[in-house]
Amino acid sequence: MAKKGIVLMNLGSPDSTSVPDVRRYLNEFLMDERVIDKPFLLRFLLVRGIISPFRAPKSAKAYESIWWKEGSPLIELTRQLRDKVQEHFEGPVTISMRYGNPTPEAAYNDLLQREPNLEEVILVPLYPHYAMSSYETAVEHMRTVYKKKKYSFALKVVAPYYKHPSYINALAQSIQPYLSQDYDQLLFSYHGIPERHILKSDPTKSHCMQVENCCYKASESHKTCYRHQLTITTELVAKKLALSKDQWQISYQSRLLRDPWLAPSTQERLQQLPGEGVKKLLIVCPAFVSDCLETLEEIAVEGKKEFLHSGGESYTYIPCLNTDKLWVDTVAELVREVDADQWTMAMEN
Ligand SMILES: C=CC1=C(C)c2cc3[nH]c(cc4nc(cc5[nH]c(cc1n2)c(C)c5CCC(=O)O)C(CCC(=O)O)=C4C)c(C)c3C=C
Ligand SMILES: [Fe+2]
Ligand SMILES: [Fe+2]
Repeated sequence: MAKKGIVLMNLGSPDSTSVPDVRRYLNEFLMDERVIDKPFLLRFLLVRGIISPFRAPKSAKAYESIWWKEGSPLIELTRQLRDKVQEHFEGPVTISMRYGNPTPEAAYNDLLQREPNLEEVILVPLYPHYAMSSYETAVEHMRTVYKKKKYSFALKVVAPYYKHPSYINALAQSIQPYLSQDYDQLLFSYHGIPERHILKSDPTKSHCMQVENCCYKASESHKTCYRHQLTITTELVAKKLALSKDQWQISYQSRLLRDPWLAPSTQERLQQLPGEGVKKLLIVCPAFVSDCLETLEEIAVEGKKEFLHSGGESYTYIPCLNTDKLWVDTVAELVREVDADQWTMAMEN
């Protein structure tokens, strides 16, 4: 058996809620060409001149409102997940963040320190769906550092698991208890992305958003299509929960800049739903496996205010999978299946 190490990779958070730390984090995040895909100079001027200076103080306040004594909820929940996944393996399990700390280099070093004869590293991106601004940039970042450092171990990557039966089961089971309360609809709110990113990620350049009902027609593009993948996740979960089509819908949260983004927007739907007779709402955010700023502040707090202010009567946020047992078992299963090649993305060394 190869001496194996595991890296769980999440998005990352600022080191603290201070404005300079949040500004540094936003600069690194938004200067990523897979997040703001504008030419370098334009991106630089936009991020350094407009977005970061105005957003950092606002975001710092938002982070302050959700911060834990251990630090960022996203990072602490990723650490807790690491500890639970470690119980399944003899080899070391560690974490890395795409932005901020711990970096990929720190993660590789941690694994090597704990297992100097490391032969294989399995990367688990903590994103069920493929998007160039989440899954792809995380994998490419780990891979760039891997190549630069010329490590002798192999690097294998768990593919997007949006339809993996164990993931679907874990997500459905996490929602199930909430369905016994009185509710009108379940809203699946996914992190939004610009429509342009869907087009860019389509290798055929002729399917996504070009063919009617593209997400439902077989295509090679589905391997890298965020909207297709989240649609499938939602439909599989709804089926597992025996929900009819009028009991759920999809929306997209967390927009930035004015480009056309995937629609409908969560914020707009929260304002409209009460007027359409949906007064009691359940809301879940399956693009995230760990609770974070975008769920704890934007959805659980601000979203609730918006919905109740618009005439809603009850609003229940369903937490992310975090350290749920079925989810921990799923992560362990995804890692084991990498060797069976079922959910592995081929990596050239
Ligand atoms: C599904 C995963 C994510 C995708 C896809 C994604 C795309 C994306 N995000 C921004 C801009 C921001 N996102 C921010 C926070 C944030 N985003 C994700 C995940 C995805 N982003 C997470 C998990 C978090 C929370 C991090 C935390 O510390 O808790 C932020 C920063 C916060 C803020 O200031 O509001 C920004 C900005 C873009 C532009 C984008 C796609 C193009
Ligand atoms: Fe984001
Ligand atoms: Fe598509």
